[in-house]
Amino acid sequence: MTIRPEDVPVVDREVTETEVLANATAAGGERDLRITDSTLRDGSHAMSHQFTEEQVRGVVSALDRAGVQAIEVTHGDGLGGSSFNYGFSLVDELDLIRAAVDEATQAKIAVLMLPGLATVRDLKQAHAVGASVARIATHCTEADVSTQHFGEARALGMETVGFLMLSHSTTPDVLARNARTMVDAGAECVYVVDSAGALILSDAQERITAVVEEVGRDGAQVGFHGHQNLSMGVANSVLAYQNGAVQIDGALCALGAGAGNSPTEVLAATFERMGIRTGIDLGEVLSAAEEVVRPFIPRLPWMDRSSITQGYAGVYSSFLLHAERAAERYGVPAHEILQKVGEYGYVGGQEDMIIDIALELAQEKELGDLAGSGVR
Ligand SMILES: CC[C@H](O)CC(=O)C(=O)O
Ligand SMILES: [Mn+2]
Repeated sequence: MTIRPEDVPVVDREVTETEVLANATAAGGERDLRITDSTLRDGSHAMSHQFTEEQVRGVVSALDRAGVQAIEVTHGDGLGGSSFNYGFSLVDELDLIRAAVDEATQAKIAVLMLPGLATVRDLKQAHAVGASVARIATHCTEADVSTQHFGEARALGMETVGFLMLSHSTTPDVLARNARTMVDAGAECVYVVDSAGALILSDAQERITAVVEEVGRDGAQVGFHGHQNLSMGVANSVLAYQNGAVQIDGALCALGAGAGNSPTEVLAATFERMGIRTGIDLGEVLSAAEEVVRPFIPRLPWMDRSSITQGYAGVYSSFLLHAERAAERYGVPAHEILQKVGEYGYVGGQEDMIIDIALELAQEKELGDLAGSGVR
């Protein structure tokens, strides 16, 4: 069955002043909001970076047909992420980006980069094969490391988006200051990124409001990227929009790190129900999720003990599979590792510390077992 926009009853509600402002700044004009799909980037974490070129072509073609206007394709940890520490990609990401560009007829292909992990050279190579949106990510209090990269991306003529990761871990004020740094460096949009899926409603709302107030008056856009660890991705995305965000991320079937991302198809349905235009054909995006992505997912992202712990303890979602592997190897529970990661406050790039924690827990267990057996 194909659901057409005209078949869906629109809920009658008053449009707020913020929404009117947001709509005025939304790129494009015929929609109120741009959804960027990150199945082929954040989903890479959940796929242990094993995307094939055929899968990338299938997903891009389906999203493009559905009217999704920005599609992110990169290793889960961004350009240059394929490595011993983060996990090797099955297929070179430049080949995947090239394939995505080849399939897209209207959608822009976006890439993510973390300065330090990737270099300007990586960005230039991605641009050379057709990527046109540079999403530059830093820890939420360290935006200053991205200034050169925004300049280089603008010089290449790319659209620029800043990504303030682990946004729950700082105050709205500090977040706004870091957004300001990114905009001054050349970011056209700054995202509040709930990497841990730890923001609960008003937490997301306050951060979006602070960033909109800081950078909105310069005409910069604000975005929101949610994770489902506490099941708040979609609700936070709605609140983000209502408070001025005009770019929202999702992933088909929630395919992403931790309990996954806000599902693109649920975002599309929800915003359409609210009468907010995303330019996405609901029937097509539902098919993309159900018929294209679902069949190749080895394990659907889900809110289980480990991923809920990530949301609860404020842990980077992409640590999930690293923690599960360490748990298996050292015989300790993954959720206990993640709880400790939260206590120690590790950030992206500190994946190797997961092993340290697993060893610490294994040692504690061994000492406990010895004490239990009466051996001193
Ligand atoms: C390693 C980058 C990270 O996965 C970016 C992201 O999607 C997030 O912080 O949520
Ligand atoms: Mn993410």
